[in-house]
Amino acid sequence: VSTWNAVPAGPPDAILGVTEAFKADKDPRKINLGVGAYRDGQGKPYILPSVKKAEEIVQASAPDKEYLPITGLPEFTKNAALLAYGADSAVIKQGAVSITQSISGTGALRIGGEFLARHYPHAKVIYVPVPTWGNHIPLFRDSGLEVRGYRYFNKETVGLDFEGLKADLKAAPEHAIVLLHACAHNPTGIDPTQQQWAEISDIVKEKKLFPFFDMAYQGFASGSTSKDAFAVRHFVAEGHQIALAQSFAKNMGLYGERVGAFSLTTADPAEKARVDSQLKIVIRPLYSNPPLHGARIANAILSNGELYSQWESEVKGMADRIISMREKLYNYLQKDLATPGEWGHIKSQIGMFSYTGLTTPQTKALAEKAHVYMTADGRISMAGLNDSNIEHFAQSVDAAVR
Ligand SMILES: Cc1[nH+]cc(COP(=O)(O)O)c(/C=N/[C@@H](CC(=O)O)C(=O)O)c1O
Repeated sequence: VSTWNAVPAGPPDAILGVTEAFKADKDPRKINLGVGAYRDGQGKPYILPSVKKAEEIVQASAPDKEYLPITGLPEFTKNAALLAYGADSAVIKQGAVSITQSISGTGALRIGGEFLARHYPHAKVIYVPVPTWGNHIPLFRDSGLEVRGYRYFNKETVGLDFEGLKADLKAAPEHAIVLLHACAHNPTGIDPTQQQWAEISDIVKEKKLFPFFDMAYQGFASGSTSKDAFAVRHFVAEGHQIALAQSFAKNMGLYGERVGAFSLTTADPAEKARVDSQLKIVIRPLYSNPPLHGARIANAILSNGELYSQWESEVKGMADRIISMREKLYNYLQKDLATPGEWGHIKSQIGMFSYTGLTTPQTKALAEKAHVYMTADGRISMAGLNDSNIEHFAQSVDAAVR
């Protein structure tokens, strides 16, 4: 009998499985609103012009193919830390940020999970928002952490359940780890206001919780990299020690190049050096050292003033196109079609996604009847909409909810 005959068929990934179903559909009207990957106004993947320029700069330098250090391209990680924490951040000035390149945001989160499971000096429990990015749960569980939830989404108001969030964080055991989406919450698209972040910071301090930020969309939410980093920078300025996972998949369009970084703020350079050494001990047996190309592209942008500001304007361009799609979809549903229900959240939400409130059966019907694909929780990637498919989408939603 085969060695593997007991292996059961596992379920398709809740997000990446939608793309497979979309690809299998042959209807020309099909629309993929599943995976959070930016598409331009013609529905095509978008390589940022600043990224193309950066790639030319990298190629012109005739780079070698040698191994990177275990923690990756040093100039890249230095510049990634600057982008997240800001040049005037105390931890940057003290040289106390321990940072490593990672296999994009997922890899950063996993290195963080593994590191916390080994070295966090309190109970290995992490609280994630309900709902959160689906992959967070198996990722932290497989790292060896116990995963719990804190209230985040209020179905009635289709908004933030701030009272529930505060109550759950206050009820969490002291020193619990808490995962925070720095901006563009996935899947709800609902972010705390700056005032609410300040209140969350106070509770985290009062309960001695350990904040682990997932910043997968810096610049992509509001169009401003500094605005989107508010929560991270506020917490550090308030004296919290944090863990931070960064992704350059969306804001630089480097999806398949797998560019990210994981960092921990430490007490001082000596402690940073010890933490660096333990990050290397986590990474070496995992994948030894990270890929060259994407980090070189990202660093070519982050280290060149002109290219950096061109990149920032392109990120703003992506954010603005998504915001215009939000306006258009809202107007179709609320005004043209008078679709039953409240649709203001389509406009008030931020970042890649809109949490529509469509039920799982409705999402299934939309896939089967209208060839519109989205995740079963009713999340749509706004980037998948454009002027040539938005009317078909709005009419399909209208039909599905009537
Ligand atoms: C919040 C969040 N964190 C991390 C990631 C990981 O991205 P990476 O490509 O590893 O840098 C993603 C990706 N989210 C989209 C794609 C995916 O599911 O992999 C999504 O939610 O569609 C997130 O939405």
